[in-house]
Amino acid sequence: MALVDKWSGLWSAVASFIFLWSMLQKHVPPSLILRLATWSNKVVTYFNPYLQITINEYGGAERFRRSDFFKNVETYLSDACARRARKLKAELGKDSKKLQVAVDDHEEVTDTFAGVTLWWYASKKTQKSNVVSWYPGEDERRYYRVVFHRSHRDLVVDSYLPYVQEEGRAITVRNRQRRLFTNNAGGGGGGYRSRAWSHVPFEHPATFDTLAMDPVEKETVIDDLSAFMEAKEYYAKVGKPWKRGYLLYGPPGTGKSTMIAAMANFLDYDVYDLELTAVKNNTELRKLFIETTGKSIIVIEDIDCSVDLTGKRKEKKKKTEEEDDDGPKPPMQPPEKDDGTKVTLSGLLNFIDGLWSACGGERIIIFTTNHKEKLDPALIRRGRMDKHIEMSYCTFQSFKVLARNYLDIHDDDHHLFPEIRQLLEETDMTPADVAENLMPMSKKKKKDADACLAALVEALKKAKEDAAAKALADAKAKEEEEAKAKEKAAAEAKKAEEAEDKKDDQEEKDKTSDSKKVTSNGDIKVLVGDK
Ligand SMILES: Nc1ncnc2c1ncn2[C@@H]1O[C@H](COP(=O)(O)OP(=O)(O)OP(=O)(O)O)[C@@H](O)[C@H]1O
Ligand SMILES: [Mg+2]
Repeated sequence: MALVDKWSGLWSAVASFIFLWSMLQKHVPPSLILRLATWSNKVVTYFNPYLQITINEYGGAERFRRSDFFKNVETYLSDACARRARKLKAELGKDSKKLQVAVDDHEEVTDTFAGVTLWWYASKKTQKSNVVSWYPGEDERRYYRVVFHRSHRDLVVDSYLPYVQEEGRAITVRNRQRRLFTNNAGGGGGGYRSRAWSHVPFEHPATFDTLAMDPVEKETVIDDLSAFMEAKEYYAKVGKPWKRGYLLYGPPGTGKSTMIAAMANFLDYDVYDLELTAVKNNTELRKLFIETTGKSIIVIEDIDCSVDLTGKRKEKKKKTEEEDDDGPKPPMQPPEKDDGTKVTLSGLLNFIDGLWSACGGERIIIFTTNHKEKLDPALIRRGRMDKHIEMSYCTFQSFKVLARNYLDIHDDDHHLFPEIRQLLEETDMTPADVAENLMPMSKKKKKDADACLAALVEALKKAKEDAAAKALADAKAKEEEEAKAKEKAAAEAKKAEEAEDKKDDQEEKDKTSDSKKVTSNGDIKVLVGDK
């Protein structure tokens, strides 16, 4: 690096001069030589108008972990300045989708910020350690050094370095491989370094383009998500934690899970799939929430099957004989009491609210259910679940999206479309079932498309017939039930009448027997009234 070389060259020239001079003047005492060297250093520093800041790879609070600042500087320089460097190195990052090209050691790159030029320099120093390392290069500590004019000190410290940090972080997020997390049974408790979540790469292909739903509703969801993403300042201004809750409800196979994947792909967020039945208690739940990171979607699927509305967890384990319906039952728990062994509804509510208040960074939480009506209103009230989205049976609009995805049909004038529209209006079929019928079985697309649509028409007709037959059977069953109920009511009424008659007869008999008293001499005396 030109500047550093220039000043360090000058310093070493002065130092060499003093050294030579002291060698020549052997009688000069060492203390004086040391003092002269210090002075010369001070003189050089005084006249040197440049300052430098070093960012070490290891150090700071966590000595055995690579510094986040170092990683962000590295990423920033790779992205912003590497093109100007002549010596580069390429490596495949651990969680990265693409090759990372970084500035090589001992290479200088320049950067400009607010019209000011800065020089970056990458290098490494070797640790002097008595411990023999097992890993090659482990005793080498790399660092980045930025050199700038001292008049720009405040600009660099207060604005430039925070900017580098932010940019580096943003680039890392853009380049990272997104992940799908699932909670480990037992909260990963136990061994040291055990994690509450384990993860795999998130590679679901669903997008809003491929999601079949009402186009207006879809647009509303996309707008809502975009507004949320850009609303950092707004949330801060109104004093609300930067979070949003969605409730997705509808019958099985209508695309709730697909919608979550589309949302994650749209937002570029990680997904935390929380299996509530594997969580032991409220404390473990809190730990799980705290270990989630920003820019993430936390999903609890089938929320109605996970938490009882009384606040009690549904038992997953098999009931024993004694616990069966006819057998003795365990004493009832007070609904909202946290006895430390269960996740309760109030625990869930508290930790959701607590999480939002405590953790920074945007987060989305999504509940899915097949039965919205079964959920406690407290769980889905606005503020917790801000937006309720119904995923419905396949409409003609949704079908067109599926036809485009599966069969590459982009126009609406296929001769089977009117019939399909009519049938979809008359019968309920989930997008999952429609999609199943649209899977082409060969590569001859055109011919297959016709065959698939014809198969769909048949399936819809069958579904319609089945539904009609079911409705008929239901109606018949209802009629029979009503007739039975009527019969039962009539029989009960008859029974009651007979009982009434019997009672009257008995009363009559009693009256007659009361009015006849046998006298002491054997005569029967008839008594009228009380007298
Ligand atoms: N709206 C949709 N758009 C596109 N594909 C869909 C849609 N709904 C369902 N599918 C297809 O059907 C499959 C099952 O759908 P998905 O798992 O999203 O349903 P779900 O509503 O989550 O069901 P469940 O309530 O049983 O969890 C998906 O893999 C997808 O291929
Ligand atoms: Mg699902």
